[in-house]
Amino acid sequence: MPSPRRNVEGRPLGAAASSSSSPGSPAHGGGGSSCSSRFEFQSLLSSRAPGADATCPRLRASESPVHRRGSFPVAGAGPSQASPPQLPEEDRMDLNPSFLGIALRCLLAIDLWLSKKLGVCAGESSSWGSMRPLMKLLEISGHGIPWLLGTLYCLSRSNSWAGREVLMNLLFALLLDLLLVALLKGLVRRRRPAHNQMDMFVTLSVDKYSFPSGHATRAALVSRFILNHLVLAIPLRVLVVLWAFILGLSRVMLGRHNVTDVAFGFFLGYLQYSIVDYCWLSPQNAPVLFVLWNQQ
Ligand SMILES: CC(C)=CCC/C(C)=C/COP(=O)(O)O
Repeated sequence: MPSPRRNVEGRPLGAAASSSSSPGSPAHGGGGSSCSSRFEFQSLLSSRAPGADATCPRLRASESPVHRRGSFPVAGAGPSQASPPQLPEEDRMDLNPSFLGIALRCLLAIDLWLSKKLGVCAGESSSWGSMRPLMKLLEISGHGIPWLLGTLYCLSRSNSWAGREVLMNLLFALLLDLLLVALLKGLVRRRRPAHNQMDMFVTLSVDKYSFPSGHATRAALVSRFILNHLVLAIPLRVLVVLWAFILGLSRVMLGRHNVTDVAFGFFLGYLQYSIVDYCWLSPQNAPVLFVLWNQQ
């Protein structure tokens, strides 16, 4: 009597096997819990082929290896005769976790864990709650409004062309920063950490989102700008860098952001300065701006 055809796991194939292949049956991978845990594992770790079904896709009869381009030894091959099973390419892909996916999930898990640990000033009752007023003062020092108003005020008082040129570019940098951060926040829509209290001074509607940190972008942008365009003694230069770093850290300590929001914010702010430097506005390439301002 011919032995029944078997699948890669040595289980019988055909009508009898498929009729018993309800979710949870052995034909689905040795029991419901094994099947569902495998599915959860796969959905966690792998990006599956488009169109794949959400129910133990690799073991469905219509997709079983015997139905694919001769990828599996078939007729009369009992378990004893079968050569070691060769999984078709697609199935191997299915079992193969995406390492980028795993790396990202690990990074996110570490990010959330670390951000929660560092959020020591998130509330008055937090372990460093008494430092909260100081952190909020730092928050104001990196807020968009004082920087915009301060730049406009200095621009109105400046009576040298060189000063006006630098301030005009600082204004351009601050506006570019606001625009890019708002765009990214609106696109990514990452919620602020659960332990954050939304008690910030003047916010835009996108500021309910946390990625990237607007304070971190501004801190990196402004400090790079100052270091490149103001002649400062070394201690003051160190102070500028320290301010940017502490401002970024304070965002996580206040519970406003996760660490990755701030890290990416620093990176973006650094990049924004390069854009501003590249598009540097001067009376030569943007005469209209300078003439208009002079007429004010
Ligand atoms: C209203 C204006 C002109 C700027 C808003 C500045 C602001 C509140 C940014 C949010 O910063 P985080 O993303 O670091 O929380």
